[in-house]
Amino acid sequence: MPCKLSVNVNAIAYLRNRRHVPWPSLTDLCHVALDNGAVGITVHPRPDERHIRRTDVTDISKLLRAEYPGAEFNIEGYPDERFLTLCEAERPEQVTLVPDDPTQSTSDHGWDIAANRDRLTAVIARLHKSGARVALFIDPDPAVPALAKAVGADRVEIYTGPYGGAFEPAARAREFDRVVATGKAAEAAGLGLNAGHDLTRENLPALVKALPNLQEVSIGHAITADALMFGLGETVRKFRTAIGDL
Ligand SMILES: CC(=O)[C@@H](O)[C@H](O)COP(=O)(O)O
Ligand SMILES: NCC(=O)COP(=O)(O)O
Repeated sequence: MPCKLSVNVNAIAYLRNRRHVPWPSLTDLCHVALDNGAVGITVHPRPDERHIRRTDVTDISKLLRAEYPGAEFNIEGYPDERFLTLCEAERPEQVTLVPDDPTQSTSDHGWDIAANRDRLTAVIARLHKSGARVALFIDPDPAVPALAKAVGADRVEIYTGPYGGAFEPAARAREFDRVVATGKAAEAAGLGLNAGHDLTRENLPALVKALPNLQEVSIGHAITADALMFGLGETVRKFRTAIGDL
């Protein structure tokens, strides 16, 4: 199975929220992404609703159910009670749990699973009851997938920020090796594999080649940047080419 692309629309919501107007329309742009072969849509609602609003989650969920029954809705976030009840109401195919503090500007680390073992075990069991597949956002560290398996996760999403942000060749190679070793450890632990954060058309092909078990990448920032140049439809096709899905 080739790796699949989930389009994260956080950055589009940021742009819309600059004004009290409803454009750019998230649902219209979700249509464009899905019509151009994205496997699904990712949102990361944060407590301050700085980009994705709870109403966006409902609107996108309705769109997917009504018009794209095979598509995957992936909701990312910190599992507080509000987040969990939102997921239970919208029933996404996948929930990605991220250890964010509300004051963080963006996600910058994965779970300390040992320190959160009981809580993660309970939250994952609860989300499974609502029918969601659960992925844990983890640091690129090959010791972590076995811990994720032990708390009941179905997949891990490797945090690729350090790889995406490494431009000096030796640093890039070191971060690449950590991601690949972690992806292999996920396979050995019997877990599915996702990756995300600062992935681009430039840094994706090597990763996809080294990790044949990589099932999904969720990408927002670079897709939004490229969409300003090429339009969203063409950009989605370019990213699908970069991951070998087109
Ligand atoms: C979980 C993750 O990797 C993030 O990339 C996140 O979805 C991005 O969040 P922001 O769009 O708020 O920076
Ligand atoms: N899970 C990562 C994600 O959804 C998007 O991250 P980015 O491409 O905006 O850095």
